[in-house]
Amino acid sequence: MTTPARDRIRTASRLVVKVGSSSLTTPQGMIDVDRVDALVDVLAARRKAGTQIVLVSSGAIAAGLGPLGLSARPRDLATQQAAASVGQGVLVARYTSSFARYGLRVGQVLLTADDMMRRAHHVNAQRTLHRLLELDIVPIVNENDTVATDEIRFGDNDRLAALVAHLTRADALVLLSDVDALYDGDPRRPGARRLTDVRGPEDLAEVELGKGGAVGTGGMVTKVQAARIATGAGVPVVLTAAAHAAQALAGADVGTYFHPAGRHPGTRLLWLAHATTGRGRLLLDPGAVEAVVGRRKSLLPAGVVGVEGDFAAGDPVDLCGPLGEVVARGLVNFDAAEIPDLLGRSTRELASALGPEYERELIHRDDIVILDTTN
Ligand SMILES: Nc1ncnc2c1ncn2[C@@H]1O[C@H](COP(=O)(O)OP(=O)(O)O)[C@@H](O)[C@H]1O
Ligand SMILES: N[C@@H](CCC(=O)OP(=O)(O)O)C(=O)O
Repeated sequence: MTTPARDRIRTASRLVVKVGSSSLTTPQGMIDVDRVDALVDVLAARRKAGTQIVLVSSGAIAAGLGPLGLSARPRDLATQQAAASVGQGVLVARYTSSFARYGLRVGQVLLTADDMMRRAHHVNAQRTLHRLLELDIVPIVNENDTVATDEIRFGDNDRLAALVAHLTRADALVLLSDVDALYDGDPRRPGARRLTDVRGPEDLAEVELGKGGAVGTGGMVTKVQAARIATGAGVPVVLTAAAHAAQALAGADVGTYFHPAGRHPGTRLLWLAHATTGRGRLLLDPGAVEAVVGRRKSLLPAGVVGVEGDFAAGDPVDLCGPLGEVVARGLVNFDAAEIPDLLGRSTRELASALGPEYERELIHRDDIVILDTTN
């Protein structure tokens, strides 16, 4: 049975489907061929019915364990990256032959959080994904694990999938895991209750979000964060087990449905808010907070009283109020080392003292996203 809300999934013309490591690999660190094929059966059928599909697939690290003779997911980043390097090739080879059973081609797209934040790269990724879809290819997206560093890593693919859903203007996001729904607590606990619908944060107030399994990373925390990002951008989300993919895509009452809430904010700013962490901090006086947050103005040097961190022009930095609270994030126009000389001075004064290239804002208002600090 479908519900009117879930009809948005049944009728979607573009879907982003994310599948977690635990649904693709065996405990021995090998690709589970049968489960990959079963997922591809469902996606190919939907593709053949005319829906464009973007697959965000985890599993590179998990699939690299067996070939590298590792018995468990490594803790250190370098070995994780080595495992991802081996496993990603194996994974995509498997998808290539699995989709080929249906005459469908796949294209590998590896993204980093850092790349995606920079406008030129971000626009480029968007263009590539759209072109792949126009060419009737199924893009298979993963984080570019081999180059991501700890600070800029998503780590899990849940939030990456939400941002890809937004970037590609998908009609819905489907998160497939090894658990059939979001429960109000650990699903192995007797009496744990399935949430069928989440309409807003109030529905999650009593829910205990636990850790993931041995190979997954984010657990339910990152899935709920992903759902928040997507629904806040107007994209509905269904979370269920990979084994229920067919029913979920058909709009059946499986898993947990997160109802869309917001409107589409500017794509790049969504990345800035959710895909990045500040490389440094600018401390604003109360007038600057009011101008930036209240009146959505650019940040000028005159309203900044301090600078922390070592960042370069173009990096994301956190904008902090007088109590140190982060109120916004923006892409800064100057290197950290240049800023102390600019603080508290008007742009006109700076232009006459230092030259016309200094007559510009510290951060342009189009490059600022206000952060919701209420939750
Ligand atoms: N409240 C909850 N509801 C459902 N599952 C939960 C909850 N808390 C923790 N989990 C666990 O989260 C796991 C899924 O997360 P994870 O292992 O990161 O999956 P994936 O690899 O699919 O991303 C499930 O196996 C489940 O045991
Ligand atoms: N990019 C990583 C994702 C890591 C991961 O475990 O993610 P997930 O299974 O979605 O929690 C990989 O491919 O191994």
